[in-house]
Amino acid sequence: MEGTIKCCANYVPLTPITFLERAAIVYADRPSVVYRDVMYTWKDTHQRCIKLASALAHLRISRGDVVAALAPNIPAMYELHFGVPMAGAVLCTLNIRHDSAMVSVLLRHSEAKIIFVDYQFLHIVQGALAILSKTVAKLPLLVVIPDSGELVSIVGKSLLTSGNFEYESLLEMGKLDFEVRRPKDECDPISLNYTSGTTSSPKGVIYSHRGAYLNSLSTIIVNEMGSTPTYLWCVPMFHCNGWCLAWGVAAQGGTNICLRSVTTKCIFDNIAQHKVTHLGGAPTVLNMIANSPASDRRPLPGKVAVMTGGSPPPPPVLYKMEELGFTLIHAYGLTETYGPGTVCTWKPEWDSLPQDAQAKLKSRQGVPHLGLQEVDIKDPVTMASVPWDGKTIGEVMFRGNTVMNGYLNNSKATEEAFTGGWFHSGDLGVRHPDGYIELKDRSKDIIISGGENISTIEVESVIFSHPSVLEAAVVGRPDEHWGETPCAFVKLKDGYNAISAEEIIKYCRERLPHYMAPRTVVFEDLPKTSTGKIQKYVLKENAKNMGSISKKTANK
Ligand SMILES: Nc1ncnc2c1ncn2[C@@H]1O[C@H](COP(=O)(O)OP(=O)(O)OP(=O)(O)O)[C@@H](O)[C@H]1O
Repeated sequence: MEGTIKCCANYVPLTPITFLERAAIVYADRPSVVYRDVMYTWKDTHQRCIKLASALAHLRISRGDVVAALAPNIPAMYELHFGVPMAGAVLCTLNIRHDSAMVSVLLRHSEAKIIFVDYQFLHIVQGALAILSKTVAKLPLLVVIPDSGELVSIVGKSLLTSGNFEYESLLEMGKLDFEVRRPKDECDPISLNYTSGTTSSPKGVIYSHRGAYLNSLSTIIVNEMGSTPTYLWCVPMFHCNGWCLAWGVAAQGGTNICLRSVTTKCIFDNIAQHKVTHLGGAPTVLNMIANSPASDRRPLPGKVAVMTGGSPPPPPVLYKMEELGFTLIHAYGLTETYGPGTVCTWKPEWDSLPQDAQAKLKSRQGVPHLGLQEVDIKDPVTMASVPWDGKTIGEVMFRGNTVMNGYLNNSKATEEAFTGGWFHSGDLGVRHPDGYIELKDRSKDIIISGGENISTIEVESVIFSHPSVLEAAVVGRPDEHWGETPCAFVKLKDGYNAISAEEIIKYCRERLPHYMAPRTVVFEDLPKTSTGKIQKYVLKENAKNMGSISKKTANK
């Protein structure tokens, strides 16, 4: 159309850096970050991040360089989310449950120039650097983050005199007049997030400034965050940049309550002490809260919105959380979609339904949030959309502005993931007549028994509804006759040890078609990833080692 121009007056690359700059003006004296007896204001946080960016530039960090971090949810981890991009660099947050071998692999793959490490994880990074030194000529520089001023007594003088740094001293080197290196193009990378490694080795997912900006704003809306929320950090910031809220809380001038580790006592104590309005957590965290001892609990000071996602939330857990007074928001996504990509948008007319029906509706994965263009359930071969009948299973696919740039140094995997112009999630689901999607399984986890597909999520949610069950996971056990049969791994609540496998099987057969009910039930602790996902590949291996059931018993 004649008269349209694109120039810097009407087109500026989107970046979450803007959120911090605005917060420093609008919310200058309000608390930004609180951790134990440390409290910063938004003015402080802005200045500290500028100094961090300046110090990184002084250390010759250039645009596009990767800066890694291995730390729990502490103030420095929050500051790195802004300081690193303000230096034009790319933040790569690593999972604190990784061992030295995995950290060395990820440091090599990401080619990180610096690694910031919390003092508690220093031995992991030192081990990783020792491994790396065998194959890499130039090791990343080490910046140690202490929890108190007494760093030297913790890490020893020699470490700090050998070219490494301590976080606060590094900040002191920074200059407040540093010119922030904003992205030249909004698609420039802002962060590098490795996937959880639930189904395969972690892949390096590249986020852009634009995607991070859009997903942060969408996540604020999804969380129903008004101005100046108080956010309790239970979601690891290393996981999808805390579902993009590491940036998002700044946009609303909120207060970040940092936690080194998550226990139910500290969740309830912090909610009461800081009048927390929002928090997030994987279903495992919700399950911990729902089953917490009465001695840990404190009355909620007001409305507390909890966003959950990361794995399927069983309806009984959602139900219990709401009974405790929390307001639940269910989101779904992958590392590749900046964390939350869809949300089970709640409709007021559902408020009058019975509680268990509400929990069932809420356990659906829902519809795209406002930053994402589309989510669909498709046949991965023909790419045709499945009918909206709540029954036909297809693969969940995404497209839009909050889908990753690609996988680092893995163009083959990127091309495969984007086949046909959609991002293929590897998750299987159905679309209900109202347009909401519901996950049935990961394609690698679905059980095929006698030619019938069995959704492990459906079976798990029935087992979960048994009053004695604390956690449950269902996998396929190889079977000579049926191909596979469902095998449940169950952790019972304290005091319910008398429950037998037969009782769980009978309970499922009364509520599910018989072919879906588990044929085997094993009682044990369930192995989990650091993001709270059950490591089904470990359970599958256990089930495989049990051998076929059909040899041993008569067929159904
Ligand atoms: N609300 C949800 N309901 C059900 N499943 C969910 C939900 N949110 C996330 N998930 C599961 O988590 C997956 C995304 O997890 P993430 O990106 O952290 O890494 P991962 O897929 O577990 O690891 P890897 O790709 O390395 O195996 C989704 O594909 C889906 O299977």
